[in-house]
Amino acid sequence: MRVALIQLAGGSGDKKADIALACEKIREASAQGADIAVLPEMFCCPYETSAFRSYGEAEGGEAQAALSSLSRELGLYIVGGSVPELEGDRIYNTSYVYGRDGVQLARHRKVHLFDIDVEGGQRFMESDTLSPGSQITTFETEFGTMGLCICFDFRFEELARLMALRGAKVLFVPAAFNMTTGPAHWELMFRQRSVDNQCFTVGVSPARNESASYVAYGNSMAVDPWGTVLTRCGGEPCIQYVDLDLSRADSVRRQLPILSARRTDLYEIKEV
Ligand SMILES: NC(=O)CC(=O)C(=O)O
Repeated sequence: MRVALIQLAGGSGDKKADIALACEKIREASAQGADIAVLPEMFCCPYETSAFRSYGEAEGGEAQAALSSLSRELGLYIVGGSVPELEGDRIYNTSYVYGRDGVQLARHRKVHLFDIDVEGGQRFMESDTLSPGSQITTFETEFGTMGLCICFDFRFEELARLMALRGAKVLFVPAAFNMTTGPAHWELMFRQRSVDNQCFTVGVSPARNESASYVAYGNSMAVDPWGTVLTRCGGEPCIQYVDLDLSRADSVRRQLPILSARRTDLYEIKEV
């Protein structure tokens, strides 16, 4: 299963241009044999709370229509980063996934809103304009079950564990860490979730743009179930390809039985 991590220089302020750029890069990934192309969080919207409504779209909107028709044309899966989704008065940070036939396979609304205020560092309040989702998201492919969450969601280990317990062997995370939290936690978090859940993790960020109001860390990466970093971008726009053999998750789980050795008579994580 070949995955393309598309670290875009998006969020230019021109939504149409950002969508066109994403489509151009997905075509490039398809030509390189990608089965699944993954875009960053808010790939066609500046990552600013004040921008979310004006760049937002309802179900079936412009960005979704473009990705859906491209996945059908190219016959590949697209994990469509995220876009501001408008529903009534509400705005969600939503990731859509399309199958090889262009049909929407999954919709994940970011469950944990990114509200942080780090002394001397990053402040951001998604809850100023966004509403949280309330679903845990997994989806089926011919390769097996996949998990999906967005950026800050991935800091919550229970969510990752629940996706793994549903059978996910790859967790896809469109994301946009920043220059405060990225150097401190990004790699650590992807390796940690991979080791804990003995699965692959794939995080895709926007490229770093020093003149943006929110400077994304970049460093899109894929990690294997042993915690090894398989591929990693820098700060620049780029596409990295990684070939994942999902039987590696079974093999690691057999050799080091973490998931199966849980003492569910003593403790349990379960969906409510
Ligand atoms: N942008 C996010 O949702 C999360 C993030 O940047 C962080 O957790 O750090």
